Amino acid sequence: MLDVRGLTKTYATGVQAIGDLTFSVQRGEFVCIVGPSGAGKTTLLRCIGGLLEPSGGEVELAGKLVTAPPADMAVVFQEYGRSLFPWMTVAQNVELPLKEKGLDKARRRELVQESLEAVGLADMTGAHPWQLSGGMQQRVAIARAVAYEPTVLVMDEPFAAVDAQTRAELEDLVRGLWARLGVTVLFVTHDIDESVYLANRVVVLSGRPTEVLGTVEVDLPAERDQLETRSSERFGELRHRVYGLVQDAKRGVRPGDVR
Ligand SMILES: Nc1ncnc2c1ncn2[C@@H]1O[C@H](COP(=O)(O)OP(=O)(O)OP(=O)(O)O)[C@@H](O)[C@H]1O
Repeated sequence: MLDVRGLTKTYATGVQAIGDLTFSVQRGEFVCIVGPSGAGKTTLLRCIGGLLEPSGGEVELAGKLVTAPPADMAVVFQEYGRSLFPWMTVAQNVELPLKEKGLDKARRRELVQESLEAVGLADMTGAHPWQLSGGMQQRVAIARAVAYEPTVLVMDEPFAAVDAQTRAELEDLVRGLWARLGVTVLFVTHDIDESVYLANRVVVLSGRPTEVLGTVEVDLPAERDQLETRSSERFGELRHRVYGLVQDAKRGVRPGDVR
């Protein structure tokens, strides 16, 4: 579904953010990307989202080269406060990209209703974003992405700014939506536990210039539970492996180095 091949990105300032990055995401997979701060994760997502031109290599989505924001991709950013239009209601915010997509009014209404129900905000359609808590605003951003019916959902640290309880709820919400809709998810996070809890596969990035340092297959049961899953022995083992790789990345270990 998503192929990143030999991607490199050097900014005009001379900072080489992405070294030589290659990985694929299969249709319907839930892949988490973790890596040290400043590794180039946001740069990578901008290249994948067609918002930034790579210096070398390519990104392919469903067999098509990405050169501009792809129509079948939706992105949810960390900063929900800045991603919603304050003068529009919740329903209008969710509806906006559907208008851009050219859907008729009846279908737009249906999708807005369904997606807001799915995130538990069906009774907030007429509210404005500033009347909602941070977690609720992020739910609106998720509803907007889901209503768009993307084939790939890209999320850049979407829960970094919400409290722990809300974060756990949103994690379950996103996993539930993924399971139900069969969408392909690429999710960037700083949080090692979150990456193991959510993903089928965790890709650990090296420090700058970023390359793939290692991949951990998450063979936990599909049905996950905040208490049961996180306290299972296997969760602990997987967490340990991802943690080890992230520590290596921080110490400057490169993909070719022997651990
Ligand atoms: N527009 C830009 N111009 C020049 N350098 C940039 C630009 N954007 C990012 N960088 C640099 O590229 C490197 C990678 O930044 P990026 O934001 O992609 O990392 P990140 O892994 O997302 O970081 P974090 O985990 O802290 O959010 C950093 O050294 C950053 O300073």
